[in-house]
Amino acid sequence: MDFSMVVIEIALANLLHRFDWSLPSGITIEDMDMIECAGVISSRKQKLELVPKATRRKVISQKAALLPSPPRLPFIGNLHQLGSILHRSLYKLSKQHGPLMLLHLGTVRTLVISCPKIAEEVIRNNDLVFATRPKTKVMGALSYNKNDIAFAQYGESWRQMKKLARTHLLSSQKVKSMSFDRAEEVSLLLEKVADAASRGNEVICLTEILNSYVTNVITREVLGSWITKEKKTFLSKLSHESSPLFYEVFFQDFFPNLKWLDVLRGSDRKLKNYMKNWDALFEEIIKNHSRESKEVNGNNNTYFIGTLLELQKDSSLGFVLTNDNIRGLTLDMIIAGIDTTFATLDWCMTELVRHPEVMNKVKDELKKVVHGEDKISEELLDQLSYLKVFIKEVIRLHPPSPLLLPRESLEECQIQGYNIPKQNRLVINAWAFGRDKSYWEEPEIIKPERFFDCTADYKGKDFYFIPFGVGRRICPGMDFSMVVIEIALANLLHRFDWSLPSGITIEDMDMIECAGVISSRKQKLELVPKASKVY
Ligand code: HEM
Repeated sequence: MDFSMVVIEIALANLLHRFDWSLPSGITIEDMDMIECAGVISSRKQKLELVPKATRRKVISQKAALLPSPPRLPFIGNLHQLGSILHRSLYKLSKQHGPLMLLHLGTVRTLVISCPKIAEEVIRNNDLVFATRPKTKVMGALSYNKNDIAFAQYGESWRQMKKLARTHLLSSQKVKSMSFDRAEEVSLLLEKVADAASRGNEVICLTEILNSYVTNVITREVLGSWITKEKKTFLSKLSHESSPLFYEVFFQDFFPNLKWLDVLRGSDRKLKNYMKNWDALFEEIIKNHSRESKEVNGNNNTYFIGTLLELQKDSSLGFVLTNDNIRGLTLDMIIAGIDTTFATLDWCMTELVRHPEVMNKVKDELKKVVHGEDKISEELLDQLSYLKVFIKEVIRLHPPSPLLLPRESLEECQIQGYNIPKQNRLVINAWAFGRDKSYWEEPEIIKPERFFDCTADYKGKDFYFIPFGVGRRICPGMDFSMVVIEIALANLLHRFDWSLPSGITIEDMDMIECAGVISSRKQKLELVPKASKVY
């Protein structure tokens, strides 16, 4: 009933809004036969022939009505113009409609920014106005009902959680304190590769090995070392499933009247089952953690979950840290941490293989810094300036979260002189910024040296380079992910020479991304490692 009413209402409203209607000349109302067809469905027998004439529309003086926007269809708006790789289709649309563009996604007004200058204006003048996240079905579930950081709406709880994460979980001191765990995981990674290298000319799926390294490091730092291999595999699978989940169409988000279709199509059930898996996992994690704290060393608070459970008992915290806060924060660290960090490492190794001259420069730098050690420690990372600019160059061209995370206006505001109403979504295409010719010379080319000539950093001050976001909502996990990436890359390049399997050339490497909020490379990276001479 509701569905058919919406279909009828939206069609009628638009047909009458856009056109004036009259009968063909010579035909009068009396000529209209009102008899029905025979059959169970009683439609009118005589076909309706009419003459449409475009209605003269009122010129609206407010600039808001003139925001550039691609033509849209009734009911679905611009939804049909979005391809599976969203940042690419938005980039293409922006080339036709401009760097500030309004899309209608069903009933949802969405502003898309594709140039750094406008992003700077928004963040400098209206960061607070756009500090909230939209209340979508998936974000609501993942946030444990607004109890996390990444998906929660702006407010006191979000502020407390973000401050807590910055001070207790992701501070540089905390990141440093976990170097031992990372060193162990890097050793395991190197052993795996060395094993294959010792067999000579063996092709390995580096994508899978990197994925398992990042999953192991992050789950270990977040949950502790008790977590079994099977649990890690399950956790990694759940984490990967979260990215395409954002692309699952929930009618409720775009057509609130059609919420019931989510139940009918099974999307509601799918999301509930997905969250049930996390719930069960968290129950076990918390149980195991308390047991391990008692049994092993009584001091298991280094890991995030331990720190959070300790803070929960701390009366001086100034607020109550609920179980849902702990679940929400832990889930954030896992799903915001694993896929982004893994995607970056995978892109880095891919670009190194595509650019042997860059790979040689990284290796040369390593030779200068390392003196006979067969493993690189974190203390040496500060001396690897070329490796660092290379990673920057890779995240410029392949930002793992190309559209950042969506935001929404808390109140009316103005952007570029246009009036933007409350509850207007905002999407920032950081992927487009990294390709903007006004900021980057030959943007499609990998040239790490460009970062020696400019001071651009990803900490949120340079709007043309914001792979970690900007403003209040900037990623708090930057330092954490960078050290995980740098230490793995430095060691993989120090210990091994890398080549493509025989018969495969650089031209065979497909650089297209997977669909989803995290943009990892779709094709798996298969390489042949060979032990290199250690200097
Ligand atoms: C290469 C790795 C990473 C990249 C490129 C990345 C990128 C991003 C981006 C683009 C955002 C959204 C910012 C915005 O809306 O303006 C974000 C948010 C966030 N990231 Fe990361 N991230 C990475 C690693 C991590 C790690 C390792 C963690 C934690 C362990 C983490 C935790 C978070 C959290 C909690 C938020 C939500 C912040 C908020 O809404 O206030 N990220 N990240």
